[in-house]
Amino acid sequence: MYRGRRSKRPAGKGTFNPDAATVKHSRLGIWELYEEVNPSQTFVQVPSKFKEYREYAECLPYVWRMFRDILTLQDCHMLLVLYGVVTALAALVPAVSLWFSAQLLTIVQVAVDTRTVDKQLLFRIAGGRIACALAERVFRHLQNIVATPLQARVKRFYALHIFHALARLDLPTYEDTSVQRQIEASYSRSGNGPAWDVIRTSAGLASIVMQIVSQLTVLIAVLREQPEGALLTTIALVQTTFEYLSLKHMVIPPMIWAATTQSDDYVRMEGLKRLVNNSEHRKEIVAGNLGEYLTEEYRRLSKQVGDHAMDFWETKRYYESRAFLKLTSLLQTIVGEVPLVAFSLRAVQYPASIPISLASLNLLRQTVQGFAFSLLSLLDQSDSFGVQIADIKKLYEIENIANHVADGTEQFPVDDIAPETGVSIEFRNVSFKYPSSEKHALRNVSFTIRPGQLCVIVGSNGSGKSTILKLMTRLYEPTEGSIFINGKDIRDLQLADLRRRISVLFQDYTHFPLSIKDNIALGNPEFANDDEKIMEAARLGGAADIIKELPEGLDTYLNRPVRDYYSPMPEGTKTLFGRKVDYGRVRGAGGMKAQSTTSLSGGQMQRLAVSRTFMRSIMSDESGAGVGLLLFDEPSASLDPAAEHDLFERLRQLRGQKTMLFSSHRFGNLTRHADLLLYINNSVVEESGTHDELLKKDGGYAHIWKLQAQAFLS
Ligand SMILES: Nc1ncnc2c1ncn2[C@@H]1O[C@H](COP(=O)(O)OP(=O)(O)OP(=O)(O)O)[C@@H](O)[C@H]1O
Repeated sequence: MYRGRRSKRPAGKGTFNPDAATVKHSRLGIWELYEEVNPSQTFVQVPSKFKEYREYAECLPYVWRMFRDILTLQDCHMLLVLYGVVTALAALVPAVSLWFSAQLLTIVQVAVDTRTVDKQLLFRIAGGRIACALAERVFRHLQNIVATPLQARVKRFYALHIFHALARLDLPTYEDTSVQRQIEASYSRSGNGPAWDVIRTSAGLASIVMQIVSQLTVLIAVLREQPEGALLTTIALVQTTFEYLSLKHMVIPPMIWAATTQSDDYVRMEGLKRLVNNSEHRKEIVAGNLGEYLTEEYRRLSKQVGDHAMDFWETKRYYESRAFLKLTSLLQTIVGEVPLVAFSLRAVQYPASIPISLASLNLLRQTVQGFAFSLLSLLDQSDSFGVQIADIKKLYEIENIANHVADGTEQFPVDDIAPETGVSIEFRNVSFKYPSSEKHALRNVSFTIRPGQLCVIVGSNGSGKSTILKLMTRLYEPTEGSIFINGKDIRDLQLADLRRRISVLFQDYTHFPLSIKDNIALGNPEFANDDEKIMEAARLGGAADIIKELPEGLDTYLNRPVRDYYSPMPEGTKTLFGRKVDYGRVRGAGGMKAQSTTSLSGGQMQRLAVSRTFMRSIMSDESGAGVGLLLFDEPSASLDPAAEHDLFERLRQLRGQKTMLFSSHRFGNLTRHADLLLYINNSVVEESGTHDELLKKDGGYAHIWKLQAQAFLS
C-alpha cells in the first residue's frame, strides 16, 4: 500500500530519528518499521487545519497564473471550455438517472395500489434510463478525447519550464538537498505533472459539487413521498460513512516512516542474487569458478532466513492481511446488515407498506451511498487538492531558485587583452570544504601562475588536485581566501565570460546520453552543425579513427536514451532498425540487467572527452571567444603511452600562448617540462617550483620522483 505512493505531503525541515519517543517501532518478520506518530493526524486539530488552509490560500495566485499560462497555449482556450462543459454534463447524468428511478418507483407504487400500468409512461421512463446510461458513457468518452490534447500541451509547456529551471542550476545548488526536494515536488505525484493534476482535480471537484447538488434536489423530491425516507437515509448515511472511514484508515499511511532490516543473512542473500543476475560480474564468477560456492551459500542462507525472506512490501502486505479480522472490519459487517434489520422491524410494525418499502430501500440505499461517497470524496479530494496547488507554487518557484555561486558584474576579458593570450591565476590563502563535508579539501593554498605558463599539480589520491580546478571554474566558492584571474577577483567577473575563457577536462568526465557528434560539439555549441570542425576536434583528440569504424559514425549513440521495443527475436536476426539486436534486453525480461550500450574502452571514451575539450579550446579561437586557460584533470589516465605522447605533443603545438594546467599522478615528460610544479599533500601545497628546483629541495616531490624512477631502473 505504501508502494508507489508518496506521503501525502513531502517531509519538510527537521530530522527523523527512529529512536525518538514519538516514533512507533514494530517488527514485521526480518523488517523493523519505524513510524512517526503525529498526534495532529489522529485527532483533527482545528487550528492546524486552519493554518493548512491558509497556506493553501497563499498558493492560489500561482494557480491563477497557471491557468493564465495555459490559456496562452495553442487552442487550450477552446479545449479547456470544452473539457469543462463535458465534465458538467457528465456530472448531471446521475441526478437525471435518479429522477427516472424515482418515476419507475412511482409506477410500481401505482401498480400495487391500482393494479394498472401506464405502459407508454413506463417505456418512456425505461428509455430515459437507458439514455442516461448511454449519455454517461458518451460524456466520459468525450471527456477523454478533449483531455488528451489538452494534457499533452500542458505537459509539454511545463516540461520545458522545468527543463529550463534545471539547466541553469549550478553545482552546489543542484546538490543542495532542499533544492532537490523542491525539484522533486515540481514533478507530480501522479506522473502527469502538477498542472494537469490541478486541472483534473478542479474539474473533479466541480463535478462532485454539481452531482451532490443535483442529486440532493432529486432526493428531496423522492423522500417527500416516502414515509420511511428519513430513517432509511440516516441508516444508509451512517453505513456509508463507516465504510469510508475504515477504508481511509487502512489506506492512508503515516507521513513519515522508515524501515530497515538487521538480518545480515537476508542482506547477503540479496547480494548473492544480484551477483549472479548482473552480467557485469559474470567474468569473475566464471574465472573464479564461483558458481557452485555461490549456489551452496545461497541455499544455506535461504534455509536460515526461511519464509521471512521477503522484501519489505511483501512483508508489509502479509502482515496487513493477517490484521484483516480486526474489530473495525467485524463492526463494518454488522453495520452493513442494519438497513435490512431496520426494514424488517418496520415491516413488522406496518405490514401494509412492505412491497413499496423494499423498493424504496434499494433506491435509497443506492442513491444515498453514491451521494455520501461523493460528499466524502469531496472532503478527501479537497485535501489532496490543497497539496496539489501547493505543488503548483513549487513548480513556479523553481524558476526563482537562486544559484549558490553568485554572478559577477564585470566583463571579462576587457578590451585591451587579445583573446588568445593566456591568463594569469593567483590563489591567495584559499581554503575549501565541500558543502557536504566537514573536512578541508584545501587548506590555505597560495600560488601564482603567470600568463602562458604550463603548470602541473602533482599529489596523491584525495590530496585536492581536482578541487583546485573546480574552484578555478567557480563550480564552488572558496570557503576562505580569494582567486584572481588577470589580477581580478573571479567573484567580480561575469560567470559566462569567465567560463568562456576556460576549457576544462574533468577527471570524472561523463559521456552525455547523446550522439558522438553532440558529445564533441557541446565543447562549443556554436559549431554544433559543422561536421568538418567536429571531425577535426576528433582527430586532435585521437578519436577520429574510432568514429570512422562505427557503422553510424558521428551519429552513433553510445548509450541510446530511447530504447527500441521488441519481442524475443528469431536467432538469425542480428540487426533491427539498423541497430544491433540487444539480446540483453530479452534477458532483462528474466530479471537480468539489460545491456543497451555500444561499449568503448576506457581509453576510447577518454579520447572522445579530450576531443570535446579540443572543440572548445581550439575551435573557439576562430569564433573569437578566446580560451585563455586550459585545465586538464588527469587527461591521460586511461591512455596508452603512445596515445599519451601524441596528446601532449598536439597540446604543445596547439596551445600557443595559453596558460595550461594539468593535474597528474604521473611524473615524466610533463612534469619535467613544466614551468611550475605544485606538489600538494593532504590539502596543502607543500612545495612549488620547477622540476629541478624541487629535486634539489629533496622533499616530497623528489621522494616520489625517485620512487617512480627506480621502478624503471630496477
Ligand atoms: N563532491 C565532493 N563532496 C565531498 N567531498 C569531496 C568531493 N569531491 C572530493 N571530495 C573530497 O575532497 C578531497 C580532495 O579531493 P580531490 O578530488 O580534489 O582529490 P584529488 O587530489 O584530485 O584526488 P585523485 O588523485 O584521486 O583524483 C578528498 O578527500 C575527497 O574525498
